[in-house]
Amino acid sequence: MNIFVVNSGSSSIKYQLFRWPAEQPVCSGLVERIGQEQATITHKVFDGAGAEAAEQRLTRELPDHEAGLREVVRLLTEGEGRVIQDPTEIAVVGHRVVHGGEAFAATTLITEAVKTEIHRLFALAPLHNPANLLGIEVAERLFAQARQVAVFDTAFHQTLPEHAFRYALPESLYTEQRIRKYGFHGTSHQYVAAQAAAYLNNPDARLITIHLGNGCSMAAVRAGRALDTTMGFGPLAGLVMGTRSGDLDPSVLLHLLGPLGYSAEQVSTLLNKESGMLGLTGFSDMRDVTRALAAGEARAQLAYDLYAYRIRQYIGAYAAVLGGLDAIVFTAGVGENDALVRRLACQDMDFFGLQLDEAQNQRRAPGLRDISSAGARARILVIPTNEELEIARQCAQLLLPA
Ligand SMILES: Nc1ncnc2c1ncn2[C@@H]1O[C@H](COP(=O)(O)OP(=O)(O)O)[C@@H](O)[C@H]1O
Ligand SMILES: CC(=O)OP(=O)(O)O
Ligand SMILES: [Mg+2]
Repeated sequence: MNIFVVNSGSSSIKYQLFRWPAEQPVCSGLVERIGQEQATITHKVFDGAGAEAAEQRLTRELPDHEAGLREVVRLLTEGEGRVIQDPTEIAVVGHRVVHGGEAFAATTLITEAVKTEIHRLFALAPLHNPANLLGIEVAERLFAQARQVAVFDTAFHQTLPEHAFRYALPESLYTEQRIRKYGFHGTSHQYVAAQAAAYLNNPDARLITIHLGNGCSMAAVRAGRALDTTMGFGPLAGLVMGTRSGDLDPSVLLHLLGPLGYSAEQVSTLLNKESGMLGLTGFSDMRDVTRALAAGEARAQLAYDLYAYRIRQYIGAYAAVLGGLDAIVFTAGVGENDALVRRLACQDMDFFGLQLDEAQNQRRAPGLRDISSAGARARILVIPTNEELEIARQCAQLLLPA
């Protein structure tokens, strides 16, 4: 059976095709800059052992997601990167949906009612849910015979206890408006937490998972269940991100909206798109911040320090939430690749049993890496995330009898 996974973003589409039940990746790709003058597509095909066998890079004019996914279907079915004969060979399409609210604590077959609920949640995840729904609607047309499944970023965090997910606001704002902490990147936290528990050979492990991509979040996980997480009502809270502020005193918003005369939309743009590393340094991509740091720019140093300090604060908080610590796990683009972030985040943490082996930290290797000193009480792990594989697994769990 073929399971096709779609992660549809505001201007990009990530996709991956798996053969099931072998969990074999067949191809993957990324369509970027949809709606701009020239979109780019990177399409990779894997061999039977899962190693990359071929890569195509194309530029195309792709006005919208429909055009983008049509081009992906063409790449799947035609030319040198062809992996299937016909779209009807795809049995299941799994979609990443960022906000599932309280309605979805599990992976769900997509119906009209599910789409209505995803639409209702647009206001809570304006960067993500509209693109996710668009991806679903286009996939329904292009893979008309396939079953469409939604896997929600919020689902894994539905186990948070009420004292962790509630805000200290009047009760009616929760009961009537559903204002609470939801949490995001759940698919990634769940995937790396399971890998870490297997590595530690401890199903009850107390873990802090640290997802550092464009969006960044941490989760406290015990026995495979999320106990707390840094993102909140929307994906703005917590850590410093590429373009998002993370934690902020609400008085700042009041000051922007009042004396400084910002509109609500301007505040949204500021916090979602102009803050974080971009606001601090002028660069949202960590690799650019690294270059600025190497060139001796003081604001790049400050940005690194602030970024790592926020992570350290939450390591402390979550060690308390978990009542101890067996391992912390770094994952996603920055977490997997940026040794300096890991070093700064783990500095002077011996009292938690965290001791980094700097030689291991600098070493590059695929797969899970244990970068802690041999005798340390808690492990420091680097685990590549694979949200697409986790989405495919959850689709299979939902649809295939065990
Ligand atoms: N070698 C690297 N060193 C430092 N940062 C990196 C490296 N490679 C990727 N990144 C960072 O990872 C980020 C993207 O991470 P990723 O997990 O792909 O995010 P997303 O899925 O949110 O797009 C980039 O913005 C970049 O800053
Ligand atoms: C929820 C979220 O922040 O997702 P991303 O990191 O893909 O932007
Ligand atoms: Mg991501």
